[in-house]
Amino acid sequence: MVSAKGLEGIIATESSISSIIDDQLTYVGYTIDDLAENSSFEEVVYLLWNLKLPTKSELDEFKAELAAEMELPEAVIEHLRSYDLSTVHPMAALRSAVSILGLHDEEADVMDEAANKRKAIRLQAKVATIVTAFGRIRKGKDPIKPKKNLSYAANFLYMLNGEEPQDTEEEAINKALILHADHELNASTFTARVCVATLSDIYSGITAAIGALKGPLHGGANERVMEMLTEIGEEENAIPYIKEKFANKEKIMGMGHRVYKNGDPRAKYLKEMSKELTKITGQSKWYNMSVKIEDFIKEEKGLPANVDFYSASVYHSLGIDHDLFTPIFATSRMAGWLAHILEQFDNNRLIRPRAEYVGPQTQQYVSIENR
Ligand SMILES: CC(=O)SCCNC(=O)CCNC(=O)[C@H](O)C(C)(C)COP(=O)(O)OP(=O)(O)OC[C@H]1O[C@@H](n2cnc3c(N)ncnc32)[C@H](O)[C@@H]1OP(=O)(O)O
Ligand SMILES: O=C([O-])CC(=O)C(=O)O
Repeated sequence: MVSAKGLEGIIATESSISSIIDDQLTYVGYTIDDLAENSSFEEVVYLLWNLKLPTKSELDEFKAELAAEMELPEAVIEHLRSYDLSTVHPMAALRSAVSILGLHDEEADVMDEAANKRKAIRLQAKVATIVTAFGRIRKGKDPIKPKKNLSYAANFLYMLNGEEPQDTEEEAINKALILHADHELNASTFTARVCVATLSDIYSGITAAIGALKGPLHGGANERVMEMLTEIGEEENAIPYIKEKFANKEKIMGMGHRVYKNGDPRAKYLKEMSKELTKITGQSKWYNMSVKIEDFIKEEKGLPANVDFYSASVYHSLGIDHDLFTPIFATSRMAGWLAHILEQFDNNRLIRPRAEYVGPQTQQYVSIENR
């Protein structure tokens, strides 16, 4: 038996959704560069689920389907209100809310392809509403209903802040959503596939995936990056701070990647946005500090910044609460999780690897009185 810690380098499935080849990321063969520069998040979701770009009328219809499903059942809002709002992390709230959403979907356990696509639309539409509703409720504000004429990105900011975003803000969120939408067999997507490969339902697969994304070695890193930048405080403290982390053998959040060893192709876009947005807000120090850290770690350890590194200062510049950074990632990655779940159902086989047993051999059972 072959054993690879963390399943590094193991090909666990075939997929037609996204690929990472020679540090280039593509969605269905379209480079992330083309998509980030030219596309909309809704178009990318359509692409990931249908493996083709939509025509104008297909895209309009898809947008209308999403817009029609954005509102939440009252029971989910009531549930969000029932948490201990001072301690619950928004990723935990999202994980629970998605699970509750399944209880209010009559088709939750209907497994045919058409029903699964309808559930995918509901989940993608409602995730933005859950994240923003929770973001408001915990501040004592009422959730805001989405507007049908706004894009997905604009609606996200509108439902969060109660006012329609500026073009630069909408563009930044749209691009961030595109860049995070799918990433081959990352840990949360793998989790989703493992879950539904038992022929469990989509809500279970997504709930499991949210749990996996929450961890700081995966999507949870973006919040930790901002925590680190805040702790550093000023540019001149950055290098001494990182040196101390190295001395204590601590990892630097937002740095390193299991697959990309020469650089994450998504990071440059977030870096550009961070430069632009921090300048607009008069807080270039977050960008400058991030560049210092990135350069130092590249030099010292050969580790590149990953997608989570510059997204922290981007979201901070947009005035978003730091613990909502990972829920934004989840809002985007919902598209990839759902694409992979649909693909898994399409050609399913139970996912069940083996473990190499390294425990004690041939022990004699001793009765409890004699132990
Ligand atoms: C969207 C995403 O999920 S992107 C990743 C987000 N996660 C983070 O940013 C957390 C910080 N980064 C990390 O923990 C890692 O780089 C991971 C989890 C992303 C990838 O990890 P792996 O491929 O398992 O690499 P692993 O953790 O084994 O590290 C290999 C070596 O590089 C070092 N290393 C890797 N990342 C870092 C880091 N961020 N800071 C310091 N050292 C690091 C490890 O300490 C290890 O060194 P060693 O061989 O001397 O023990
Ligand atoms: O692929 C990974 O391991 C992590 C990652 O970058 C992502 O999920 O976007």
